[in-house]
Amino acid sequence: MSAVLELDRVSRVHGEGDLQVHALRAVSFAAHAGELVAVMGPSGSGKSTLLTLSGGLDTPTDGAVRVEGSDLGAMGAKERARMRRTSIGYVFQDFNLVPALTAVENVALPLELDGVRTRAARAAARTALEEVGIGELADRFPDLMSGGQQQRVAIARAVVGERRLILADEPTGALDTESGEDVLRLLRARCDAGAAGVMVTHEARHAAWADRVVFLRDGVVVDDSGATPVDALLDQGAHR
Ligand SMILES: Nc1ncnc2c1ncn2[C@@H]1O[C@H](COP(=O)(O)OP(=O)(O)OP(=O)(O)O)[C@@H](O)[C@H]1O
Repeated sequence: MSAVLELDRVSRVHGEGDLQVHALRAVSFAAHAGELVAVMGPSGSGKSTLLTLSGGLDTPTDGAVRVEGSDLGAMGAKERARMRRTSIGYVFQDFNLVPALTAVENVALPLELDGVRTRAARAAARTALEEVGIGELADRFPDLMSGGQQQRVAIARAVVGERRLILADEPTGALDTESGEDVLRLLRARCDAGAAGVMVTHEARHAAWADRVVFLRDGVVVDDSGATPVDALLDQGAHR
């Protein structure tokens, strides 16, 4: 298995002097093609920081983040932005769709920003929307869709153009149980199709969709192997 995402002793310190916060301390872990990794931990443990660093939205104070073998820190801003558009899909808790654009326009946006011609970008976006089961809503604006439908649009946008790394920050947070399960099923399917996924979640039953769980506490990976199999997590729960 090849690592799509690698964090090599990554640290992130916010602020200076007495106000310093160590959001992550020398965290190492990898996500491989075909794998969905759940990240769990208490509030403030560094989960969102891990995700934003993995997506090149923030840069580490120390250590390296590699996506498909390329060190994000060694890239210029333009190159990193391009990497984000072509290789990395980000799914946010609150969807982050552009309200003035229809579903298909939202999904096509990263491709068009990357120079793909409008017609080809829209065609790829329609296919992505069909894959997530809402092809018939392609021309609808986000505010006329349910939360679950909007999150499907966000997932289509995250995976369009064959992106290999999908990062999801509590992607089911704003959804009812059924829509949340649908979203997890979609993420799982994309990973089964060859993407690597990293998903922050608070809920063990959502983590059960992952292949393994990385636990963070105070910016440190608690299980040093970073490889707690989900079954073991559930077994422990069963014995409680
Ligand atoms: N821009 C920032 N400036 C200062 N401190 C920050 C900043 N971003 C995060 N932190 C701090 O870094 C630590 C880790 O934050 P992070 O948001 O990664 O945690 P989290 O596990 O995602 O928390 P939650 O579950 O509440 O979202 C926290 O102590 C937080 O207050």
